[in-house]
Amino acid sequence: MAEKSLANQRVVVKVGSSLVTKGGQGVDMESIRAWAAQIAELTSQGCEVVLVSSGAIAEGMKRLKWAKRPKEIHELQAAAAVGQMGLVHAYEIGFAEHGLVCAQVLLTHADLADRERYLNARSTLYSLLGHKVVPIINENDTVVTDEIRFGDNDTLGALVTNLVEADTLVILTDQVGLYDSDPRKNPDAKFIHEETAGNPILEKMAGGAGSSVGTGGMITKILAAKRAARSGAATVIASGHEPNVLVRLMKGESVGTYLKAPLGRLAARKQWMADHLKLKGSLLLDAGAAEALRKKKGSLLPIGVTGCQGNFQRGDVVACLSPEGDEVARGLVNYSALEVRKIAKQPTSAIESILGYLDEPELIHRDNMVVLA
Ligand SMILES: Nc1ncnc2c1ncn2[C@@H]1O[C@H](COP(=O)(O)OP(=O)(O)O)[C@@H](O)[C@H]1O
Ligand SMILES: N[C@@H](CCC(=O)OP(=O)(O)O)C(=O)O
Repeated sequence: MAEKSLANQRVVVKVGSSLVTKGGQGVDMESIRAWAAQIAELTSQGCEVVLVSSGAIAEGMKRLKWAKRPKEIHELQAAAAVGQMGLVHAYEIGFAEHGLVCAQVLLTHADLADRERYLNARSTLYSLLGHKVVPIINENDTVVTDEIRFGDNDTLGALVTNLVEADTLVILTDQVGLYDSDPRKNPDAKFIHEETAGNPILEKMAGGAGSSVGTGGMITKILAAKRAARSGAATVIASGHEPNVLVRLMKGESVGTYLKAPLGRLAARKQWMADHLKLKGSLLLDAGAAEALRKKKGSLLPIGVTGCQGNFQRGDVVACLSPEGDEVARGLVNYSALEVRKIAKQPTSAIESILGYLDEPELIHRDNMVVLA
């Protein structure tokens, strides 16, 4: 099943608390070593991997010698701050054994809801991937509360999948995948091999967390798959204990539950832009730039832009108009209208001397653009 293989893909792998900490006993170095080995193999085969890891609270509780999970959010936040140290320490050791450098990235949903911070996070993650660094993401638990309450790292995994436009979200958990009811409660539960992400039937099958350490349960994974599908990504839910699970998925083996995305990436992105984003202005292109965008050649650079209309900010959606006034494309712009007026018609090399800084070399990156013509 070639389309299910992870080969050459950009993949977000999410690992849950009970896996990472052996059900709360503390960081499971053996599993971390195993995932690092598999991720090293994936990257050597051309995959780009982003890891979303839970486990900070569970590890923090162990370090603080707390037997019972506290109810107070600020205590959980304190535990997360302590435990995050243990997590990144373990990942650093595990990845270094395979010659890989990793990076800690702490994000909140609010970071990704703000268009400017969204673009900043995306640029950082792309830079890290470009340097063959494995980003290891967790919630910034010190400053958020709802995520701790709801165990929303599954959602964070999906948001990161949308952010980096990954092909696949792999959610590793303590079950071999999704059953038609919670297998801890129903020994006759039937295994679901494949379904379409977003099918409402899935939400009826999924229950809450099964262990005292995990928080979201299957329902947050099903909703994460639905969200990941919005950018055209498929989701696999599989066991993190399955030997060589990531490498086997890369080779196209059917492991766990496969939730396919109903729309391809480009169609999904077009729909998302059409549904969610309001035009805030327009860039006026010269004939050469309009032609290049129509032929889907690269990003839009300031040299091909003669001016702009509207009062947009970095991260807003703008239309790209040909000299005849036809909308050729639309996308997320990297500079404000004020800045565009200064750098229009200029080569990229001049941006820094004109503005005093360089946010991005292009006005709209190809990945943030939908060509309409
Ligand atoms: N339909 C279902 N299929 C499989 N597992 C389910 C289902 N409904 C609820 N669960 C529970 O979800 C748990 C996994 O979620 P969770 O405990 O939050 O783990 P994680 O820490 O990996 O996010 C399983 O151990 C299982 O008991
Ligand atoms: N940020 C929290 C994650 C909470 C969470 O979503 O946990 P899980 O349901 O195990 O993925 C932590 O690191 O403990």
